[in-house]
Parts: sequence; C-alpha cells; structure tokens
Amino acid sequence: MTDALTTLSVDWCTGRNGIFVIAAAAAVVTGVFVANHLNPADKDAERFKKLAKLPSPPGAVPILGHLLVVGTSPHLKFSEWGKTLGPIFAVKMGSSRTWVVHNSPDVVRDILDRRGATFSDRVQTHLLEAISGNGDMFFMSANGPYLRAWRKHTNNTISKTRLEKDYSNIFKSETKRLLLNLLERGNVGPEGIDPFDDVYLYVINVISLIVFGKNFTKDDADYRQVLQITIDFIQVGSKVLEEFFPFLSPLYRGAIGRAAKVQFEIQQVFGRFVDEVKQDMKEGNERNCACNEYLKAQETDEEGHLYDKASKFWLGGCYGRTLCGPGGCASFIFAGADTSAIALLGGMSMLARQPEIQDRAFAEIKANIGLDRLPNDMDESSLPYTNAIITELLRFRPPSWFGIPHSNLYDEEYNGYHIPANSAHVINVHGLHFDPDTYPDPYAFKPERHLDADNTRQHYAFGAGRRICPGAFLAEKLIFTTLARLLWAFRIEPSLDAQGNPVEVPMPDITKPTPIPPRINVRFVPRHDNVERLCRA
Ligand code: HEM
Repeated sequence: MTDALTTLSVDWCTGRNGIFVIAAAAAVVTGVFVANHLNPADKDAERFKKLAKLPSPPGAVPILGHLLVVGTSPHLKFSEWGKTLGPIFAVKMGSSRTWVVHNSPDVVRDILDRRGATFSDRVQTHLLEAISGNGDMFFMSANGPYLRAWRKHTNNTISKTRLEKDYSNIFKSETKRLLLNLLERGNVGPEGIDPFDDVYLYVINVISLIVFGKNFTKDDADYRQVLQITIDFIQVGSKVLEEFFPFLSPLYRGAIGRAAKVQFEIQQVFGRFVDEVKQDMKEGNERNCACNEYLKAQETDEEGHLYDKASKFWLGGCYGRTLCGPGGCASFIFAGADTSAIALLGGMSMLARQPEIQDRAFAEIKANIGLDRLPNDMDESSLPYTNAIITELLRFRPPSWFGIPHSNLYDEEYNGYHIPANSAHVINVHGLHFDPDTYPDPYAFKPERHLDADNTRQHYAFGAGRRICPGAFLAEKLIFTTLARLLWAFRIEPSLDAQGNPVEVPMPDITKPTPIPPRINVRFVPRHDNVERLCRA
C-alpha cells in the first residue's frame, strides 16, 4: 500500500497522463476499501503471500518431501545443508508441516528467545496427544495460561536457590549411594562393570526425591514399573510416521491405542505417588518435595489457571489436567531421567578415554576442596575446570540433537521470509555446537575451551525461549555433583582384555539422531583411602 501511494503521488506531481493517474487513484481507493473490509486473516494472507519463501535444500519429492535425502542422521544433514543455505532454512519431512531449521545463534535468539509469545507451542499429533494425556504432561502442553502458570511455579520450585536451600541433601546422599555401589563392584575384575543400571537408578532417585519425596531400590516393584513405563513411553512416543504422513492417520489407530494405554499406566502408577504425598499432607507430615508444593498452589489457585479447562482428557474423572496431576509430576521423570543419564554415561566414556582430563580435574579438586570431604553441589565456583568438563560434555554429546520442536500457531514473518502457520522449529544443535568459528577444532573433546568463555551461551542442549528446559539447573547440579564426586573418588579406567591390555571405551555415536548412552565397561579404581569412610559417613 505504501508503495502504491508513493507511485501515485509521484505520477500526480509530474502531471503525466491524467487519466492514468485517476485510474490509479481509483484502484488505490478501491484497494483501500477492499483491504479495510477484508477480515484480518485475509489481509495477513495477502501480506504473507508477498514474502519470500525460506531457502530449502534440493531433493524434495511430492509426499515424501526431503525424507529420502535427509537420511538416517538428519542432524548431520542439516549441518551440511546449513553451510550453503545459511542461518535459517526449511525442509519438508513427509507431507505435513514445514520444518524450520534454526542454524545460527542470532536466529534462535530472534525467534525463540525474543518472540516466545508466538513460537512456544508444540507440534501435536493424535499419538502425541494420546501419550501425553492431551498435554497433561507439560512438555507437550499448548502455549497458554495453564503452561505459563505451571512454568512459573516450576521455575520457583526447582530454581537454583531452592535446589541449594531445600534439596542439597538429596544430591549428597544419593551420590554417596552411587559411589558405594561403584566402589563395591567397580574394580573387582579386569572386565570392570557397565554402570548403566547404577546410573539410571541414581538419576531416577534424585528426581523422584525432589518431585515426590520418594526413592527406590533396584528391586522395588514401583521402580520396575517406572522403568517399564519410561521405556514404553519412549518406544511408543517416538513413532513419528503420523507426524510425517497425517493422511495415513486411520492406520495409526493401533499405535494411538497403545499410546493411550501408556498414558493410563502413567496415571495409575504416578497417581499412587501423588496420593501418597496427599495422604502425608492430610496427616500433617508434609513432604519436602515439588508435588507437595504444587498441591498447595492448586488449593489457592483462585483464578483457576492451574486447571486447564480446555482439556479434552478425562480418565474416569480421577485427576483431570491439573498442575499436580500424575502426568505433570511424571513429566519430570520422563524429561529428566533419560537426558541426565545419557549425559552422565557419555561423560564416563569421555573421561575413561582421556585420563589426562581426569588427572587435571582431580588436581583441581584436591587443591581447592581437599580429600577430607567430598565436593558438593555448591562447589561449582571453586572448580572451574570440572564445570568446564560438563559444559564441554553438553556441547560435544548433548542428550538430544533436536530437543523438542517448538511451533507457531499462526503465519509469521522473519527477516522478509514467510514462516507458515503450524511449522515445527528445531535448533540445529549439531551445526551450532560443531561450528569451527565458535569452537575451533570442534571434534576434539576439550573442556579448557570453556575456561575463558565470556557470558555468551555456551551450548543449546537445554533448548531456548519460553520452553527452555525448566530442569536445567537441576540437571547441571546433578551432573556436576556426580562427576565432581566420581573424579574425587576414582580413576575411571578401561576394562582389560585377557592379555591385560586396555579395551578401547567407545564414544557416544554421533551419527545416531538421538544420542543413546554407550554401553561401556569401565573400572572404577579408588584414588585414596577416604572414599569408603567418607561415603559411609
Ligand atoms: C542433561 C539433562 C537435560 C537436558 C539436556 C534437557 C534438555 C531439554 C530440552 C532440549 C528441552 C526442550 C526445550 C525447548 O523446547 O526449547 C527440555 C524440556 C523439558 N525438560 Fe529438560 N533436559 C534435561 C534435564 C531435565 C531435568 C532434570 C528435568 C526435570 C527434573 C527436565 C524437565 C524438562 C521439562 C518438564 C521440559 C518441558 C518444558 C516445556 O515444554 O515447557 N529436564 N529439556
């Protein structure tokens, strides 16, 4: 419109062809009239049509989109495409929505961080709705008052300050249990042990104590159920074909039924845990846990934001979709356990491969903390090198290359490009973390690169914007306390073969789209005599 008016006034002033000017004026007036009487959506549609399309790689075919060319390591392909397509580009994964790949820190900041109000929805499919109880599990909740209320409470409940004030003992006691298990079995024979089960039990216990005030032993029936549901949740929830080919949805009924069954089990098992917290509360024995806090917040929720009235989900009326529903509390276990365990097991494999890093960290711990006490979750500022190991770990092998995609409900514009409504937005974590301009020699595991880092964001492992991982402080404290204590207590060494030669410890496989923790066999060799005494104290 501005352009048309400019042209008109120029023509008018130069006095060329009056008829033309009148016709143009009439056209503009008609245009103004029509534009003013179109509904806003139509006006927007006109505006968006004029915008440029996002750059897109070659090789898309009807129905399949880029699926054939994207291959089995999409994150590596995205990084390759990013080199020619620039900071933002679009791919078609099947026949459904546009996938927008964020390929530079500026794009992540401009879109996800700064325009969080519009880019904080989640991609929905029938299967995801079923498995998440229609968003009862927060990582799938739509953007809105319910999500905002929940995030506000959560940011407070597991903030850095609250973790230090209320939950520090959990990190301390659970790491001691882990260390004692490793001490007992970790250096018995040359074959060492696979720490997988110990690490999973430990991580689930830390999170469950913070959320429900409850922990498990590995033989507890409750623990076995939690593990089974977690496995089912990941298996059923990761069936992405419905997302890629929505027109085949009648064929997904079986999978959707299985997803609803997993959600039902979540309500049953985690519902029991919530009931235990409620019961203790009723009896005047309030537990120091997030669930207790949510229950209380719900009681005083006068505006009703903590209960999502839009929920279609109803399970025999047992809980509805509330802040403290079992699904909500279970979200912490599902979002936090696997990710943290992957980071810890990846860390153990990287440390076993690079003993010089262990020695440098041990020297730092010995100099700044000493051997007469274990390092704890509040020693972060005294142990910069140990902290740098964790940052490097989250850069080098983040637990997910894509996080959880964000979505925008409506058409949007970015830098002259049209971003279609309902696009899925993914951060190209691999591309950003292996950019040689930001991280020279990116394929080397070098904690020291973070020692002199300024305040800029060091990695994108926790996502961005309004949906950024609310458990990031918890995860960082958990990983820090565990690794600092492991480094204080042990040398993590490769197992030995029949001839007594060290067996190479595998690195987490970078080609897998979802980093899976490597199954490793390592030996935990105590560094000094204080380990057992102080862990039993
Ligand atoms: C190393 C460990 C962890 C990593 C790498 C990680 C990473 C992520 C990522 C990438 C997202 C999506 C962010 C986005 O949409 O931009 C996320 C969401 C989430 N994480 Fe974590 N996470 C970790 C640990 C935890 C822990 C310990 C908890 C809680 C106990 C947790 C709870 C959540 C929840 C509830 C969400 C959903 C938030 C929402 O949708 O608004 N995470 N996490």
